[in-house]
Amino acid sequence: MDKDTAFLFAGVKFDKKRFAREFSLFQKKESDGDDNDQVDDLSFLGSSSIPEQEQQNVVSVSGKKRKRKNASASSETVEGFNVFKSSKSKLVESGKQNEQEETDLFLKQKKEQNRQIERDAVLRKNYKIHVRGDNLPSPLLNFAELSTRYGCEPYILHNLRELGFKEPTPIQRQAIPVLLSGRECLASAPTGSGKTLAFVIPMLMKLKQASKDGIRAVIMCPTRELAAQTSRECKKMAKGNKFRIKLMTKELLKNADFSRRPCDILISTPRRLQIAIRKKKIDLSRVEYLVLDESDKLFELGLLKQIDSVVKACSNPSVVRSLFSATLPDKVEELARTVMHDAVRVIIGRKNTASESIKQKLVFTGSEEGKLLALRQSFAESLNPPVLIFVQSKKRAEELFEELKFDSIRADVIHSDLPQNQRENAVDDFRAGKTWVLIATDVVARGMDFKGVNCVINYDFPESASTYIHRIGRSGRAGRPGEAITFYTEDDVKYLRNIANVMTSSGCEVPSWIMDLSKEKWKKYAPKRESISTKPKDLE
Ligand SMILES: Nc1ncnc2c1ncn2[C@@H]1O[C@H](COP(=O)(O)OP(=O)(O)OP(=O)(O)O)[C@@H](O)[C@H]1O
Repeated sequence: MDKDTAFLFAGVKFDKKRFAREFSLFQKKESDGDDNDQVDDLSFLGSSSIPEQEQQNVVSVSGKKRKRKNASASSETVEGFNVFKSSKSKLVESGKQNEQEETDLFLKQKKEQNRQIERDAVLRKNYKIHVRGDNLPSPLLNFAELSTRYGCEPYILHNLRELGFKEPTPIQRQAIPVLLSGRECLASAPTGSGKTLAFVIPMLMKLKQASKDGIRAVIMCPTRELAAQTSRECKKMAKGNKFRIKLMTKELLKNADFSRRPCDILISTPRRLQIAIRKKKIDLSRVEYLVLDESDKLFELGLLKQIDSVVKACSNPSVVRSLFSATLPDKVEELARTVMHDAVRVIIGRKNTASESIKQKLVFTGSEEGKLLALRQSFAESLNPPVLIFVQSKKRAEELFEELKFDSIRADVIHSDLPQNQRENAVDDFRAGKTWVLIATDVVARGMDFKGVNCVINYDFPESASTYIHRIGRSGRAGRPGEAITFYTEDDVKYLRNIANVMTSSGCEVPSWIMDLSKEKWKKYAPKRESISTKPKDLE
């Protein structure tokens, strides 16, 4: 009996005397041996090292074999017609031959399937791909398999070549086949590891061609900056196809009549999408593909209602939904599973850790004043632009900007109170290298792909471990080296251990006294801090 279900039968006892007749029949049936079939079929596995879900694939194959056996048993009931004896024996001969051929073919297929399972396991091990789910598709060996296995249009491979992407990243190797097989997916991989293309490529392949059927794919991002960046990445990958890819801007939201404006793929923040749904400006009932990028952020309390209304509006029963993030708390996973159907879970490396290509450092500055001194000293001695500096509030971002403005450092500032065009310019100038130092709030902590950021400075201690992981993940992207420096004061010491844990799990060394500190429960930490400004108060 199956070990997992054995408990269901615990305590059940048959009255063998009372049911002697039935019991003897039951015993006879048992000794007929048909049930051993499944066990025999599994015996070829030999080793218990093959993962559980992969064994399940094999069990379904053995199920087929059993059907075949039953079929041949029933054909034997024609025996006894002597008149046809000679032709019958020929028939039996050829029948036996067919049966043998079928068995050989079956064994060959089974062997090949088993080899594939072994190859998949090796590939997953090499790329630290951890999967959970039934009937999992094999990871990609290379991008060429998009064509050989899935028949993708040539423009996709052409665009990948143009972008200089030779090999799929680990998350792309596994998440792309999962989504192409029509399965929902919960995916987590380190910052800067190519998650965007892991959901964009299968989306383009699934939609195939532009159509006038209305919106067929929606990507939700927590910030406007990230939505704009994702829309650009989509367009780059879709070059050569006529997809209409739209970013939900303020203007579009105001004027849009999507029934007249053809749109295949819509990228938006949840808030704008929710407004458009409420005002009946869009119809999402034909959406086949829904992505929640930075999903743990989207599942935070403030955004949950907006997400809920979008998920409900995507009412097509065959919609494929996926969640992507570098951090995936257990609670978010649990919540997501309540709405997703049979989702496959794909985790690269260890869950909730920082990218291993970032050198992380903690610097004690004593007080708030000490931070400014430490920053100026770093600029004078070693800091190599571009540098991204995170502070905990809009006010502090402006204060630090005022301080650095006079230091002949090409600095700029970004936060959510600035007008949209100023936010866009700040991002563009930083990307183009016109600005060396960008001072920011957490509005650009997630998802933003500033390729060459050499160093991230946490001027103010982050509010949570996941914020830390996302902030420092703005450097060290796509395998490049990066650096992260976190300033801390006396006040922050109580939460130091939480950061130290992230550091050690991504391979950085931490002084032992920090590891001896107790771990504090930590959420939304943003203490009141002394002003950064050094200007005398009466001059402000
Ligand atoms: N197969 C690939 N080979 C090389 N570079 C790639 C590949 N796929 C994506 N990239 C590049 O890697 C960088 C990071 O990708 P992306 O922004 O998708 O990361 P991410 O995993 O979403 O990060 P984050 O968690 O910070 O949002 C981008 O510059 C992207 O162009």
